[in-house]
Amino acid sequence: MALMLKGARLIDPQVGLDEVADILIRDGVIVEIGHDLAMEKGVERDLSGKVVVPGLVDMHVHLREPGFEQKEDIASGTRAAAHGGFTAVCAMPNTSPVIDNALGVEYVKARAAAVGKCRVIVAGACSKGLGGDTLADMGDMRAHGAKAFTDDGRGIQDAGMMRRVMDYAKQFDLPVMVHCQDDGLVGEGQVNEGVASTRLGMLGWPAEGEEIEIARDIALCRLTGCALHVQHVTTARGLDLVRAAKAEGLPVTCEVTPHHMFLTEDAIGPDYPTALKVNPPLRTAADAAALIAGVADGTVDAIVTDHAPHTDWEKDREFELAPFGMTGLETSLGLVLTHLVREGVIGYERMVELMAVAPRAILHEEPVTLAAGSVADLTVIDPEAAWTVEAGGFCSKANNSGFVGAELVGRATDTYVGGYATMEDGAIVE
Ligand SMILES: NC(=O)N[C@@H](CC(=O)O)C(=O)O
Ligand SMILES: [Zn+2]
Ligand SMILES: [Zn+2]
Repeated sequence: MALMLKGARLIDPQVGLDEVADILIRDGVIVEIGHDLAMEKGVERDLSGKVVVPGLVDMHVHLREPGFEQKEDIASGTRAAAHGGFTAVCAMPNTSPVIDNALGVEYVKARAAAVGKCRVIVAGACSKGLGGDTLADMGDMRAHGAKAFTDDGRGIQDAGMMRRVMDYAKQFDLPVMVHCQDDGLVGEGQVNEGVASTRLGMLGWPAEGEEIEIARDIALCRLTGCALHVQHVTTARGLDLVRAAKAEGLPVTCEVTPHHMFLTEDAIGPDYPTALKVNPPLRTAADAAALIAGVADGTVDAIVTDHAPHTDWEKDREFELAPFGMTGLETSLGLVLTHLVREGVIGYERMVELMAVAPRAILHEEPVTLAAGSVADLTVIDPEAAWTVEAGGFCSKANNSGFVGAELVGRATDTYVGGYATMEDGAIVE
């Protein structure tokens, strides 16, 4: 089947492309990019006024299946991903059971193949049951297609254990992705320690609880040579540690989330909004500004959502009892376009690097380029679409977004995975 996408502005820094042109796709592969292309027969779509980029990848997503399908499942989570403009996500292993063996990896792959609306890249756990003490079946999981290892949701407390995880992952040439949290410092911390914890009268989650593990894991990266990816960096000093590690030439990468860039601890008011309870917590305005600066200067490799869906009834509780996490798949691109691209903090090229190129590179996925021969995973963006984030407007099962009510400009309208539309004109293709 042939598909022609006509007249969009095509942007791909990997091939130095930024111009209005047509894309001809056949059998899921881009066969030609050029001007006034014609085809014998097939489907033609007029995309004038739109922007087309290599398909976006969110490398930090909780799809919750198996085990927590009341929050989300692979069908709803991948629909949310497509709706948000993503053609692939990396699924975190903190499900029930934990994805810590080959069977779990195969389960997620099989469900994604059966009901998924985007590609699902599987991350396996580092430790059995996320217990932090016994290695998971890392080699077996790699043999079955796991692309990274992480105990996301928890920090690995023991440095010797972390070293063994990295020694193993290094042998398999896969990255270890770390959720940096020192339990002794963080304990039952609810919000950023400092002004917020004092004002709200809640236990603090100190910046140092994150930074100490970032520093430790960078040291272990130096010791083992294993690729280290620091998940959801939230503090200025944490990002400085990554900056220094990169300057030293260590194989360290990192990610930030829209909520840690565009929300701060100041947003948590006396009504104790549980949607804003996230791990790590929302930090200070200075921290958020440092993350944005890191996005602009290249220190940050990837923007991810850490999409962490929960049910209404789980979140409609006292702040201390509500679970950590907010959704993100359906607001991420709009937030980045509104607050970073339109504001001139970054250009589209950098956005593509952060949301498509780097995530694939870190996970050793084949690059997707706007060039003949590349697989046709594409995201189509309407840069002028003005919209308001509404709780009822999500494909996700969950409503725990911290951005409900936000007025945004720009969103994805269409997504193609292997040349097939997964979303067209804003509606999921069933
Ligand atoms: N980020 C969160 O607040 N929650 C995540 C776990 C995690 O990413 O650490 C979850 O699984 O709910
Ligand atoms: Zn985490
Ligand atoms: Zn997470």
